[in-house]
Amino acid sequence: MTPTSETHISTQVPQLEFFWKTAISEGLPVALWRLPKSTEKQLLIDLSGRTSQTKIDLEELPSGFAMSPFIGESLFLKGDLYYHFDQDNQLVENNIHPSSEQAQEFFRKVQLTYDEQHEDTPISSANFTVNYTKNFESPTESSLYNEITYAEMVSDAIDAIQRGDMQKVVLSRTKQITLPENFEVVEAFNKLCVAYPNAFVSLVYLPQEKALWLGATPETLISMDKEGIFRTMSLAGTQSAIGPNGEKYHPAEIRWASKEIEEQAFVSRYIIECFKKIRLREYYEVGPKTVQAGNLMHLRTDYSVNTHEVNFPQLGTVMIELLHPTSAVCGMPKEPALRYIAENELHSREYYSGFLGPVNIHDESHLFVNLRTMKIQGNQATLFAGGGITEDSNPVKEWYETEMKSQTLLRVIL
Ligand SMILES: C=C(O[C@@H]1C=C(C(=O)O)C=C[C@H]1O)C(=O)O
Repeated sequence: MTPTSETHISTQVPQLEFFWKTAISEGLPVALWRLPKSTEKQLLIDLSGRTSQTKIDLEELPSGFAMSPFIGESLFLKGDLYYHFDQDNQLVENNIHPSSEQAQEFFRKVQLTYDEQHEDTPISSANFTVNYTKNFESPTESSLYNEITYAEMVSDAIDAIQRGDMQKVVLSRTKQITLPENFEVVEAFNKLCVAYPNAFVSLVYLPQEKALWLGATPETLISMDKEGIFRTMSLAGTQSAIGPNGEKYHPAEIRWASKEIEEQAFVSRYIIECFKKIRLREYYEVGPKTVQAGNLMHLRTDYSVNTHEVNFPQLGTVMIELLHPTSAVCGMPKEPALRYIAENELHSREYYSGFLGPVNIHDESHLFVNLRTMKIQGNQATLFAGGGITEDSNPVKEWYETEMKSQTLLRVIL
């Protein structure tokens, strides 16, 4: 299918960035993503101009994109317009309502954007950023955390664990940076797609919040494919994938200490507890094995269920409710860990460690934990990173772990 045959607008095929820029300049909510191990880039636009809050019910919702905070109601971007692009950013498919009037009108606007740029009257990127930069007040604090204050926070958490308040808590921090003048967000997205073929790479624009969220996460919360296979994973434990002299390690070379093995086992146990709550016994479990996520290595166990075999088509929806937030981003047991996070972190997590991803697109839903992520407002970016704290954590090492996690994005996009 080509856009030309569907829309009869032009023989030229505009590229991804023109669709993106047109939607942004119209002030519309947009989600752009690339699934792990795929080359397709998918773009979805909600023409209502607003995102609505809703429960992520895979049985009920139309095609769209879910964006859920760590705590609170999920947002849902309706897939009024949907396009997919190849790895060279060329339009391949325009297939939810390709012939609707709105789709045709939007395509004409994209064409205009494209033509203007190609008539030597380039529309500068500043024009496109105006919608999400205006009315934005720059954050005043330069940095909420440093090595010393974060290490103290971790020490306090270790004390709380030793007192028996909980077994594990995931603490996180922010890192504030000013983006370079020539920073282009779609280019950054494209770079992340190339650098991290196994990650879920996403870029979401929320006009109500005048914010963009850009990320490359290694962690699936739940996925339901068109064959009815449900998947989730237990991901935890972190080490650098790069040696002291810049050499790249192979996953098979990595050795894990008992601290990381235990930390990841908490997450696996948590997932199995969720299965038990719904009396689901027929699940497949593979792992734990070492997996690479860009500059890092993690321990991962994969779980899958054939929902046809167990006659449980709503498993995806039920598991979103049960799993989120998992022990990989919150802690064990969940309630005291949640309380500890609320009382001790100095920032609001917002969408970091929430979940996001496409819902009911081509009969599939893929939701990921929002990690290795940053919020962009104007020329300010806030990176979010955390790590699981157990009795055996080393406070200074935990700080470096959050630095390495921030580098997953920074080393590629800057
Ligand atoms: C919390 C994050 O990552 C999670 C925590 C990990 C850990 O504690 O080792 C590893 C992978 C993720 O499940 C993050 O990236 O911010």
